[in-house]
Amino acid sequence: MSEILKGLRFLKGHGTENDFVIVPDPDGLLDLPPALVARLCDRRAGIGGDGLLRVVRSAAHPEAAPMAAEAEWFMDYRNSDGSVAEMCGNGVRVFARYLVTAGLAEGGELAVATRAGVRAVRVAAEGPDGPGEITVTMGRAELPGPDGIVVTVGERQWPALNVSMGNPHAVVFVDDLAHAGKLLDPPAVAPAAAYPAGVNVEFVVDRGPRHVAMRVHERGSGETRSCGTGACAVMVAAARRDGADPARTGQPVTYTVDLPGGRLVITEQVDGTVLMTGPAVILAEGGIDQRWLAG
Ligand SMILES: N[C@@H](CCC[C@H](N)C(=O)O)C(=O)O
Repeated sequence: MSEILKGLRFLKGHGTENDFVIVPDPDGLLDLPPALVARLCDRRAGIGGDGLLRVVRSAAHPEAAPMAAEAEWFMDYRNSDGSVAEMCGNGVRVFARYLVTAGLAEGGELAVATRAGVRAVRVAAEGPDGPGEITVTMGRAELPGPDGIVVTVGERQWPALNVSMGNPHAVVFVDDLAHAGKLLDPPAVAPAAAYPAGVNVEFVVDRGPRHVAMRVHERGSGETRSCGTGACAVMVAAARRDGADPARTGQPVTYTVDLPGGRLVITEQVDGTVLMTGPAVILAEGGIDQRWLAG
């Protein structure tokens, strides 16, 4: 057996071009320190990805063991800089696609444990056009405030809404997505105390009735081509701005959210839970040379 095949096994997947290195580790035996995650996610010297999804049995992971009765599998999500995040919306769809593709779960309804709690996932059956879309119950959005959050890029400033989808978001409505600039650095967000653990920043424009487009700068990963939790945060921010609140009206509200990497459809239900629907693709599988891992 070659040195490469004796090394770490991985797969590559993406959801609306938010891409991930997937590392199956059912028994939780791997040590994945932040520096190794960052090397694996490096687009030139590694496999490349916006983040990494470690696939671990909930019972085998100390953070997930309390969820093991509800969800057999835990999504141990890391950003591309190696930092840990509570939740990843595109990641959970890709994670579910992996479970079904690998025969570790049936299609249809399944549950995935995340650091933000258990998420219910529905994997639609494959149709003539390929694999069906995946819908995730993302939990309730929280709008913890404070008022007066400001996002600055260059000479421009916008008021922002703090939305938590388990992970933190600052949502700003802009006239033109180009006004966010190149987003090579994290936008300045003030007051810093609103986000003690950092923040994902979404820039949003209107495309039509209940239809928006966005760009995102992700905490720990930089600008990405999509962010599922960000799209959910944007949907709720847009709904409140538009005077729509399902808990008040008794009517669910759906927005189409366009991202550079594709389209997500987000619904806020009457009980406040948010549903996210979109594609998920597994495109490659391979092994990593043990000598590279040791380097
Ligand atoms: N791309 C993800 C979000 C990943 C985590 C985020 N960068 C954070 O640190 O909170 C998504 O699709 O939700």
